[in-house]
Order: sequence, then structure tokens, then C-alpha cells
Amino acid sequence: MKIRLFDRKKNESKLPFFTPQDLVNIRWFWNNYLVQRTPWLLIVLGLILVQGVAYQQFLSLTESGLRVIFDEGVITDLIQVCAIVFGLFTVRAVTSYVVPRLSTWLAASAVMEMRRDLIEHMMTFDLSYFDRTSPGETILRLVSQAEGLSSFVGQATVNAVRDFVTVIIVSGYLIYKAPVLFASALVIAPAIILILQFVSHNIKMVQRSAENALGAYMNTLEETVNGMRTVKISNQERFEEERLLRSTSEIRALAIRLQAAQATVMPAIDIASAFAYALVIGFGGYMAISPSYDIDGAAIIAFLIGLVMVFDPLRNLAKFFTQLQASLILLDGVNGMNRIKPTITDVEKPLESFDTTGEILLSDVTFAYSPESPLFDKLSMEFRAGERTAIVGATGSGKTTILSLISRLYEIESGKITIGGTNIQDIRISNLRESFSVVAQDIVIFNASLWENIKYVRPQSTDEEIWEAAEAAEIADLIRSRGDMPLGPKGAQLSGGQKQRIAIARAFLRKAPILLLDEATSALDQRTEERVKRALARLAEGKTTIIVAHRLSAISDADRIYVLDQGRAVESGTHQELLDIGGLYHGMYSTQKGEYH
Ligand SMILES: Nc1ncnc2c1ncn2[C@@H]1O[C@H](COP(=O)(O)OP(=O)(O)OP(=O)(O)O)[C@@H](O)[C@H]1O
Repeated sequence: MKIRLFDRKKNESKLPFFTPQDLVNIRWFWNNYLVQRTPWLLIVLGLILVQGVAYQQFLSLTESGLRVIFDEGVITDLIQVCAIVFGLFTVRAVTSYVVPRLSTWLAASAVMEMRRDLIEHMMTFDLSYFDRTSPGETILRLVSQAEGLSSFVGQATVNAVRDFVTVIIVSGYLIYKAPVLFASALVIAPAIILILQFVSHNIKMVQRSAENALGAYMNTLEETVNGMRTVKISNQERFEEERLLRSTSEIRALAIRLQAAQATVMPAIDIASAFAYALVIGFGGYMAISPSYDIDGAAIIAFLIGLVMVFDPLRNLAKFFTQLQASLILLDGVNGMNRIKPTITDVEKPLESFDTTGEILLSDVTFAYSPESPLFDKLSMEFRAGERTAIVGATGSGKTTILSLISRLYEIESGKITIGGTNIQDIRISNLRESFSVVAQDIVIFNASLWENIKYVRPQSTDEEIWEAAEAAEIADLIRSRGDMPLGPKGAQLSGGQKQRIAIARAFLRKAPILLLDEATSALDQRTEERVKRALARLAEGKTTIIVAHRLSAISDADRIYVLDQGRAVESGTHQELLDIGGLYHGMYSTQKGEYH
């Protein structure tokens, strides 16, 4: 699957250094993660100023030193100048140690908070977000883009501030010493601004493509690693290898293009600075020789050294500028996640409690996963209180979706769903979901011990309760034999039936008043299924239970059975009543009859 985190914007070529969205993103980051660190930022800034002043003082002392050598020849004065110069560089050395340490700490803490907020925010996303968003995209935002931002904000920005301060202070000094010379060196400034503008646009475009390519690569990698069984059994190793290599070569090509876009800045600055040096040597030399100007050789040499001290940080600033343009794309990616708003949320004053023993009603429910393929159109169903109701029907008829809608994993478009007379949209989501014990089709197993996996659904359970649930789900022996051994990624070391028994044990442990069983025993052998079914029947006693099953043998004793066909409830009744109607259920029963004999 190709992922596109960023789309090219139509009027991109007309954009200045910062787009309006860039400014919004920067404000978001500043207001949420930096502004509360202002005192520390001011300390860093203060230290940077000290560094800048030390630099300027060095320049001024160099001029004095040169003058001592050229004019006065007093050795003690020279030694004094040397000692102060050494002292200044020591100050610079100390600040060079403290500033990066402080700034890295500040940036890493800010980004950690940002990650924490984004993770918290991600937990509120609708399930539909995860249905349509590749894991690679989420990982890219929370891992690589956040990391890229951290190093940019920490080191690069602080260095840039230091360089900027140095440029301002030293330039100020040079203007004060020789304004005409400085003005002559400035003639190259417009050229530099033009180059930066051109490069800025290019960098953003390439960085955007690079992020898309990296996201696609992460996604392919995730798909391949997760699907290794299918890859191997289908002999598709080469195909997957080529898919991954194509992604990597795309990343390489984009990395080279990005570097090429960034690389144009440095030589441009170098040529511009060479031009300025030549101008200053020529013009400055003329001023020193000419009696009409009050400037000597020492001042010209010091001015040239000063120019070096301006151009050196200016080079770094240009490099920083290119990194900034790339990082604005990272910031946009990260903040893009923040812009996603969940739609399934609690109402303003949600109900904490409701009648969990009451009947569950679907009234005129309309729902579609996507506008182009509606699934339910005014569907009405009744799941009577304390009874076992089964839903059967062809694959894709919407059985699982009904369970998802009742637990509000997806939001209905119209109609309503009530439990014990209360609309589920008025109930606090956590309280609503707490009232279900679920055995779902897609069983999620974590790479922890069996024990931990069962306990996951109710961490406060006692050991006795967990053993009880494990015994009921026929998985206690496996716990004894495996001990604390982790189950492998996604429970890879377990059989399908063992995974299903974990899910059943979880349902037992949860002890919730409503039971939702989706193909709960389909992966079990007949003997185990019989035992688990009896245990489930005990669990279901007095509880409102909804069972989704393909095997009619699993539900023939249900109090009521619904037959679903393409999103419509076409038949309902007991097993016998449905057989008597001689409709769809009868047909399904006849097909599966072999199972009963
Ligand atoms: N997350 C989803 N996003 C988009 N469409 C979906 C999603 N889940 C299911 N569908 C579609 O909705 C329809 C109903 O799916 P559902 O899983 O409810 O069927 P089902 O009756 O439970 O099928 P099965 O018996 O195979 O489990 C199907 O056409 C399916 O393709």
C-alpha cells in the first residue's frame, strides 16, 4: 500500500520561506512545549550572548595586540592581551559545554511531552482511523519525525541562535569600526536571499516526498514481517525483497536530491564571501594607503578577521536554514496527527451508570463504513434481556458490525441503539465498554506470558479469579506447562485454538453483564468446544448474550436467532420456528446438515 502523508499543494511555488501552515505549526510547538521553559531558554540565550561577546572582545583585543606589535612594542601589554584572549576562549569553551547540554535536555523534554500528548491523543481516535491509516504512517510520525524534530530543536536551533548572535554582535562592531567597508561587503546580500528563497521551496518538496517514501517503506516492512508466513508459503520472498529494495532505492534517490538541494546554499555563500573579502582587501587596502581615510593596516586586518568571524557563522546559518525548511515538513507531519479529531466522544454530561441487565435494541439503524457502500439501512433488532440471541448469515452480511456498533466502536449515522432504555451515545464510553465481555474474531495476543495476556482485560483480578477463568476456558494446563514464557509477537507461538481459549478466558475473567461472542469457539476441536460451550453457557446464565456463528450447531439452542442477509434482518425466531418457515435459515441448515449426523 502506498501511503501519502503529504500532498503537494497547488500554489506551492509561490510560497515564501514560511507558509501559513508552517506558522501555525511553529506556534503550536512553541505554545505547548517551549513557552513554559522560557526561564531555561533565557539562561541558554544568556550563555549564548556571553559567547558572542567573548568573540567580539577577542576581535577588539586582536586589533590592540596587533597595534602593540606594530606600534608600541611593549611586551607586558602584549602578554596581557594574550592572557585576556586565552581567558575569553576559556569562557567560550565553558559555555560550549553547558549550552548544548542544556539545550539537548530542553529539546528532548519538550519532544517527550509532545510524544506523550500525541500518544494520549491517538488513543482517542476512532477505530475507523486505524482501519484506513497504515501503521507505518503512525510510526513515522511518532518515531522518526518526532526524533528528527528533537535533534533539530536541540542542537541545530541553539547553534543557529549562537551563530545569529555572533553575526549581529560582530557585524555591529564592524559597522562601528568601518561603516563604509561594511556597507561594501553587503552588496552580496540580495543574491543570498534570492538563492535561499529558491532553495527553500525545493527542499520542502523533496523532504515531503522523502517522508512519504519513508512511510511507505516502514509500512511495507511492517506488512512483510507480519505476513511472513503467507510470504513464505506463497514463495513470495523475492517479490517482497524487490518491493522493499524499490522503497530503499527511492529513499536513497530522495536523500541525494535533498542533499543536492541543500548543497547549493554553501557554495553560494562561499562565492559571496570570497567576493566580499576581495572587495574589502581592495577597497580597505586603498583606504589604508590613501591619506584621506583615517584607517590603518591593523584596523583593515582586524576588519578582515571580523568578516571571517561573520561569514563562518553565516555559513552555518545558511545550513541551518536548509535544515529548518526540512524540519518544517517534519513538524507538519507530527502536528498533522494532532489535527485529527475523534468523532466518537462522550457527550457533555455522560451517564456513568445504566441498566446493563436491560434489553438491547437497535431501532432504524443506518450505518456505512464508507459513503459509497452502505451496510445497514434502517435496521431494527431486539436482544432480549437475560436471553441468548444468535446472529447468523453469509460472510460479509454485517454480523460483526452489529457487535461493533453496540460497543460504539463505530458511530451510526441515524436511528438509535439503546441498552435498558438508555441511548448508548449518552453513556460514558468507558462505562459502556466496561459492560461487555467480548470474544472477538480478531484476537489480539501480546508478547507476554499467557497469564499476563488473560489478566490484561482486568488487571485488578486476583490469582484465584485468573485460575478460575483459565480452567473454564480449558487453558489452565497450558499456563502450567508454559510458565512465564512470552507467547511471541502477536502470539505467534500459539495455535489458533489456544488463542481463542485465551480470548474466552478473558471473557470469563471480565465478568461483565453483557456477553458478545463472535465465532467464539470456531477454532476448537469438538471435544474442547463442548466443554467450553458448557462453561460459556454457565457464564451466560442470566446475562444478555449475543452470539455470532457460522456453525449452526453452535447456536441451535439459542433463545432467538436472527438471520442477516446483506445488512437486513430477514428472518428471526427459534431454531425450530426458522426451520418451519423454510427460508434462508432452512437452506443454511440443510447445507450444514452433515455436521449433525
Ligand atoms: N473496518 C471496515 N472498514 C470498511 N468496511 C468494512 C470494515 N469491516 C467490515 N467491512 C465491510 O462490511 C461488511 C460487513 O462486515 P462484517 O465483518 O460485519 O461481516 P460478517 O457478517 O461479520 O462477516 P463474517 O461472517 O465473514 O465475519 C463487509 O462487506 C465488509 O467488507
